[in-house]
Amino acid sequence: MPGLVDTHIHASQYSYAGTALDLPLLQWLNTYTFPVESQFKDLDFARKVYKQVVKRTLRNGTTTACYFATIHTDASLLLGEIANAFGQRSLVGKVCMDRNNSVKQYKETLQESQEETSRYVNYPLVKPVVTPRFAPSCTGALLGQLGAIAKNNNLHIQSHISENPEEVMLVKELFPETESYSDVYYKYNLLTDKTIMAHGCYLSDKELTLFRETGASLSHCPNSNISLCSGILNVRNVLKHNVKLGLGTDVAGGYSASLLDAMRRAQDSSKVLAMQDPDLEPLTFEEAFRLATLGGSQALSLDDQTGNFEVGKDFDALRVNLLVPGGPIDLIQHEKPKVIVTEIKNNNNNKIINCRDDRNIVEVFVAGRRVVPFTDSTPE
Ligand SMILES: Nc1nc2[nH]cnc2c(=O)[nH]1
Ligand SMILES: [Zn+2]
Repeated sequence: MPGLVDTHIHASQYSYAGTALDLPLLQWLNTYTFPVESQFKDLDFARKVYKQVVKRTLRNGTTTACYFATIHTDASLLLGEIANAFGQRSLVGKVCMDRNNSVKQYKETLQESQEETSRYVNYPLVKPVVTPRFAPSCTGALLGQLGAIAKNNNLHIQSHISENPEEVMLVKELFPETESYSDVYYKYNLLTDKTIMAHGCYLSDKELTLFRETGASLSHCPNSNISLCSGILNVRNVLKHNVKLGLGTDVAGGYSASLLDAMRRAQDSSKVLAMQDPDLEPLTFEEAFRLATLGGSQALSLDDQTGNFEVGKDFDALRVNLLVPGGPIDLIQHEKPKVIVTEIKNNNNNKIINCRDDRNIVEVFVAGRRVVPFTDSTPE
């Protein structure tokens, strides 16, 4: 089957994934996230965590990952180097933030943020992404400069938007002259056809229309949205507005680094909304599968290279063995399946989403190179 695309993951938060989910977003950032991220000044610590997250996501079939690092440029460059060495297709973002009232040492000046963002490297599979953390962490001046850097260098852009009600209110207070949260990013040239924004749970129809018109996309991160009690994205409405959409794990707001988990949570979340509104059609497993593959590649504007097995694209693929010895699946009264799954079409294939885990992913290929299982030539 095609490789999986994680459109939103914080590599720097991997060390505490699975813990610290007892506070809502803004308090969670101040209490857990900023203190941990500030430790990435230490390159030895950064190397340890970044190697682990690249290996763990690859083993889970993530052939493309769109990463947030931290404000530290050297550590962010190291993440790019590690992803490149392990052969994972990725976008790597040095986080930019010149506002932080709670953990005062974890921020930059406007000038530092601008200069450091220009220190990026391009590998064939690893690209830079301009990364304002989110509007509350950035002054308007910084957002404007980052919009200009992205425009002048034709770079990808990533950030967060409308994840939690308190955050939306804070943005209104901080940017009173703007019409909406989306309008803040739009005004600073940060909504482009190479932009991906995480969450968007509280976007209005008008804002979704702005996304469609600018070509900006959304990353749906259902595990995080539930774990931090942020909200539930109405995926059906996003699709109805023809906004490009992918799935994200949003580690460590989301506790799982697996896109299989994201597919399941996307369906669960959609079913919860459908229970409350009988007119709403829940997401099918075919749709969840598509969001985790082709949808993600479109959302990252990488669908000319990856996302499915169309002729001309790179070979990003997983070899899945449903019956791997010691694995999690029992197939009863079925022939041993031997298929190339380009899209999910029948209920037997749905076991691939609902019952599988990384034990079933026996080989992973990125751009034709086998990257899992790890070999002697894989970096330590
Ligand atoms: N989930 C999540 N939302 C954010 N909004 C701003 N920063 C973050 C972050 O690190 N995680
Ligand atoms: Zn995030």
